[in-house]
Amino acid sequence: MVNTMTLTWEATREFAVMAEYSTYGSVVVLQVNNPPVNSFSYHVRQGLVDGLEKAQRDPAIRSIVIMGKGRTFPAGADVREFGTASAGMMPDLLSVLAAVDTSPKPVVSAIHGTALGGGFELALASHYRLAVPSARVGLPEVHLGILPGAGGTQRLPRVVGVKTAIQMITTGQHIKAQQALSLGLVDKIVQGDLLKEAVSFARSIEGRPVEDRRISQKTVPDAEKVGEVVDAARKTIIRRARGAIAPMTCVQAIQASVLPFDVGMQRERELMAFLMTSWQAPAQQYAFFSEREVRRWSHPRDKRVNFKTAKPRVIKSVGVVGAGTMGVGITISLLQAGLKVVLLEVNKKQLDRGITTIQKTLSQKSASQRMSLLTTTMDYSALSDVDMVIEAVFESMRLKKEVFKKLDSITKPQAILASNTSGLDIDKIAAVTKRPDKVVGTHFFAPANIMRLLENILGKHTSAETIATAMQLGTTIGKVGVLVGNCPGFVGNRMLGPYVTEAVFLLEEGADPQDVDKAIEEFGFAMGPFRMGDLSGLDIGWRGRIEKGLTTEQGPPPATPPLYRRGNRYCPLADMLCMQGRLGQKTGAGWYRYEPGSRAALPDPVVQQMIREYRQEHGFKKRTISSQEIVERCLYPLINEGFHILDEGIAARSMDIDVTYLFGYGWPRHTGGPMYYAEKVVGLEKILRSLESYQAQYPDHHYLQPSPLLRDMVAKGTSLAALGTDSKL
Ligand SMILES: CCC/C=C/C(=O)SCCNC(=O)CCNC(=O)[C@H](O)C(C)(C)COP(=O)([O-])OP(=O)([O-])OC[C@H]1O[C@@H](n2cnc3c(N)ncnc32)[C@H](O)[C@@H]1OP(=O)([O-])[O-]
Repeated sequence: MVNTMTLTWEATREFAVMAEYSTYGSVVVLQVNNPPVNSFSYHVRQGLVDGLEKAQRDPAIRSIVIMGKGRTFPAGADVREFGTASAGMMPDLLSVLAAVDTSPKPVVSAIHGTALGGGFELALASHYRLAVPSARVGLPEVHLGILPGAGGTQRLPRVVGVKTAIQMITTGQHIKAQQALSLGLVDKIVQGDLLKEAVSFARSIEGRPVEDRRISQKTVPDAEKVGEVVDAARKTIIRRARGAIAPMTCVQAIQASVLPFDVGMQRERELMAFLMTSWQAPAQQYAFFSEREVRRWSHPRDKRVNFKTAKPRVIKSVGVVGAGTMGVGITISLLQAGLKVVLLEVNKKQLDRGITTIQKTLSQKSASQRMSLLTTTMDYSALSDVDMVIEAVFESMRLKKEVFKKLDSITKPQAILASNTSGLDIDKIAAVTKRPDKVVGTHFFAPANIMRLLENILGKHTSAETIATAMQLGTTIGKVGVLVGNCPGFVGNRMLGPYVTEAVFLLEEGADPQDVDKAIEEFGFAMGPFRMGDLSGLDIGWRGRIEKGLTTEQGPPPATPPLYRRGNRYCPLADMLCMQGRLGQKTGAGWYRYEPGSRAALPDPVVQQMIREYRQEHGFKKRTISSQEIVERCLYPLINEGFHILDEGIAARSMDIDVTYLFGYGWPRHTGGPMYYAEKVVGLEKILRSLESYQAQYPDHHYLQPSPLLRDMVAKGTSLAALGTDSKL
């Protein structure tokens, strides 16, 4: 415990302010006051310990209530403190919780908002727990690459059993008050004023012994089945974790809960230290803060394009053009957020299909209310009064231009016109309108009602107000919005180009699609490039290549060398599949084959034969390619493209790229994102040297040519954070 004699008056006052002490007769209420989420920074911990000691000393006090001021009960440790000197300053969270657990006077935690991580661990160390109906509790530390290290892995199983504890801790799920009550995690749900109710409850239990209320003194209800439960959980958890070490380490700590409490706590401490010092914990914490930091956007193009000064327009109604997969997903997202939507589709059959999907997807409970916000139409004039339109038609510049011309003439002059393009030039689209300042790219990811990323594209003339509106709309509909500049493929798909290209080159050299997918999935992606291609439809890329003149529906353009296009190495294997009608899952065959009604990708001898013949025809000698080479050859060119993107100012910060990949492309979160991984896990110098070495072997693979920015950063020892603007990380 800290020596209070050494404290200055200022510091003492601060402790008191962060854990306010008030008395209500025989009850002391300690209110944590550390906005925004009342996390346990050093001053809060000290304030709580001081408050508890003061309450113990006062004979007039017979019970103690702990609660949060403002919006929530403490939402956990202060993650920004991790790795800093204050994190290690005593009292640590464990001593705060020990003081609560061993208090001879009953301690009641009164929960509102979200009691998470250390916050929920504090509640579990208390003798009683009350919650308002809207409260949620949980131990989400696994998402930060750590475990609930303040006794959570020991106390939770003593209440709910090992099986449920594993489920809750390894998924980090938040559970609602009612479910917490039925699991025995909360003693009572209180309606009305929480402070009043908590004080009255505390009075009602005064004088009762606290010994049998201490969770630490209980035994785990399903202790005799622990081996069985852990074995059953192990397989699923390892598969789901895809390389993240925290989930299985959480299980190991929970397993120790069947031992005496102190022994289990010791095991929890050791495993926590292991995770805290791993490279994955900082990567996941970076991912957590980056997700929030991208809300503070700006762009080097124009200093007015900045979250601090740009004000969004109010959007109450949105038109969506196109009831295909994307248009329908976007409509669902908008309706779920309570916005009015006018969905336009010129094809009646497609419109009916879209309406059915929307009805099916909206949850039963709110479906009719949400559906009442939807108007469907085949007539453009129905869009005359909406505040914004999101066009989601087929990815063709000619078609998009036609649609934008119509929209420009029909919608009110102040309406914002957004294109859900995955890579077309937003300036060319804007140029057909008389309001290029109100044209913006809003690139959603399929399925649009589920995927969290929204890549917002700033065109040459897009105004700060328009971009602020697109970013705000993203927040309203629960997306993680990232602001990027205009270039072919923007950030996400532009970086995907080198990745997919290099993956196909690996087939020429000897790998099978399943070898490449396996290596990438072992790295942590949910799906390798070939399974992903089959899922999204191989025709999307093929149409794009045809539009760019790289291939034709019949094969290479006339007078083109088979393995080169516009002077660059080119592999036509994907085009060859499309020409055979193998477009992926939707046609039952692509890089893999699929049994009717199944999504399981089965290696296909037909594809293997096609690749073998191709190698023979073009004189490629098959060799064995290691998983390491596959990962490096696919991911380093993708990362390299990220450096080009930063160099050109297409992304303002490396974290914008990381967030794009984490939320739109399934990049494994425990590695922090491509740019973080490059710098903090692999090291920029190593990335550069590997690219150089691969480039020496494959001089005509132009994506392997290291970016000048990467070279420069390695030469000067510059860090990625130093390139960013407005970054707190
Ligand atoms: C031995 C130790 C064992 C214990 C370990 C732990 O407890 S580990 C912790 C276990 N707990 C968790 O993992 C809970 C993590 N937090 C959450 O899940 C959510 O923040 C929320 C549900 C509490 C509120 O959601 P919401 O959408 O209403 O709000 P929002 O998400 O936008 O956040 C508002 C602001 O607060 C910031 N901030 C938030 N939490 C922390 C923190 N712990 N720390 C520091 N800062 C934090 C956040 O960055 C943002 O700052 P900005 O950008 O405005 O400068």
